[in-house]
Amino acid sequence: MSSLLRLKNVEKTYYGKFKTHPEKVLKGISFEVEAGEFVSIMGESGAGKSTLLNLIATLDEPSGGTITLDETNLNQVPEDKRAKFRRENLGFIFQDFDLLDNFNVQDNIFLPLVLAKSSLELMTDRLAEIAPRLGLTDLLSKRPYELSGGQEQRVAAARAIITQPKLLLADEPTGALDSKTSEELLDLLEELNDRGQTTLMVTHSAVAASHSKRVLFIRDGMIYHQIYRGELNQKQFLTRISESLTAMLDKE
Ligand SMILES: Nc1ncnc2c1ncn2[C@@H]1O[C@H](COP(=O)(O)OP(=O)(O)OP(=O)(O)O)[C@@H](O)[C@H]1O
Repeated sequence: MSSLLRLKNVEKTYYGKFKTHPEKVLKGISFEVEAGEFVSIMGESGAGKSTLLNLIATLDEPSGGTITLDETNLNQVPEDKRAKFRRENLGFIFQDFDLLDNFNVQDNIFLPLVLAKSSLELMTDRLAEIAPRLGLTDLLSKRPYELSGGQEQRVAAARAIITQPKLLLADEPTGALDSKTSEELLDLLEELNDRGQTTLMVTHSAVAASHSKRVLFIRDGMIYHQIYRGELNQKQFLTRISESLTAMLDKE
């Protein structure tokens, strides 16, 4: 079986404003994600996590190596087709929910399908399926500014999955949430994954990562270590992740 996402020797060098101080941020990252996995990427601030996610999101191009999503080499998606490629293949959840205050919840969730010129029937069918699961049924006519942070993040999650993306990308999705609301969102991500949603999440939080099935640790632009959850429950996996983080930081 071939992997959904494949990174091979991915490198990224930033050249800065005057191109005098090249900084190699990613130094040959290789890993694969199978369909149905829920993988977290952890590492210290500046380790290159967001850089890596941006490359997978086709928001930036690697300086070397290849990234393949479901047999498509991302380097070969022309720039003017990337927005369409993202819409058709990827879902995004970020720390700041990025909802449009002029639209109600329903229209915010519909947005990616409107951009994809989907029929109203398809949009309402998909919404009817996900709104109850995300606890949004009673909120559909509200505006984002009338919602709590947790509700906003659930709307953002609904908007991310309504296109049925091959890969859901989450960048610090709990960063702006209190701990109870974070737990709810992480439970939701786990539930989406249980239903088959392949998910890749960048996070600083060991608690957030403990809801995934595998954690990749990045250090100095390389994959330093990885651990699988296996049969561990979430609390046990949290302990494993914390131990791995401590071991990684002790080697400074
Ligand atoms: N557009 C850019 N131009 C130049 N340098 C950049 C750019 N984006 C990131 N960097 C540099 O690349 C390195 C890695 O940044 P990146 O944001 O990927 O790290 P990170 O692991 O996501 O950090 P954090 O956890 O703090 O978000 C940093 O040294 C940063 O200054």
